[in-house]
Amino acid sequence: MSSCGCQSKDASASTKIVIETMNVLADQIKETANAVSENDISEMLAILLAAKEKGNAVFIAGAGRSGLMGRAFAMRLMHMGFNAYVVGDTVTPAVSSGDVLVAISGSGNTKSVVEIGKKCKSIGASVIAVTSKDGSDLKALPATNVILPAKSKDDASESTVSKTPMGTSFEILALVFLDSVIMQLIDLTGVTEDEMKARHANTE
Ligand SMILES: O=C([C@H](O)CO)[C@H](O)[C@H](O)COP(=O)(O)O
Repeated sequence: MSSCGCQSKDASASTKIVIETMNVLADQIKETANAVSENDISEMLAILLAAKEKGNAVFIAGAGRSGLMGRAFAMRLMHMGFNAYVVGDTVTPAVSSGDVLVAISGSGNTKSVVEIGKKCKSIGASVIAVTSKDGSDLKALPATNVILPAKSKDDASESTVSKTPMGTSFEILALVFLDSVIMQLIDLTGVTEDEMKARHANTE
């Protein structure tokens, strides 16, 4: 132990562990990618494409790190010309019937996200739930469910610290999955990178 109470490891061992961990994460992404249902993905793509065509809004909800991954997705949707909003932002408008909610929650049981899902459903919006849990509250909503079978914060163990604490595995997978959806939407709509770049904030 060092004076800070941390376990000391030599610099080169630590460096190797960081590289190994990146490989562990890359392997997890590959394994999960092959386990995601093609039907669910195809339904999600169809709902999003229909929203763009009809000019319906796409709202993104998620708490904490799952919400951050959702923000990255919302930004790319906006670059593509979708009316995309993040639930809870000051300038986010009202949800209307026909709009779409993409709810992201690894545990599927985060109360705020489940309540937003219920509210959007009661308004007549379509709900797409991106979660890791097959029997969660979010999954119980009448929604299109995309299950990313990865460790979420509810799978955290009291006795062990895994390489991916709490919901890290799910959150990274959610980002890779959502960016992969964007890449396919780009392909299907033919939007160009120049068009996307023109919509990017010019006040940064
Ligand atoms: O921020 C998070 C936490 O650090 C777990 O890794 C989660 O993303 C947040 O708590 C929301 O959880 P889920 O709804 O289960 O994704």
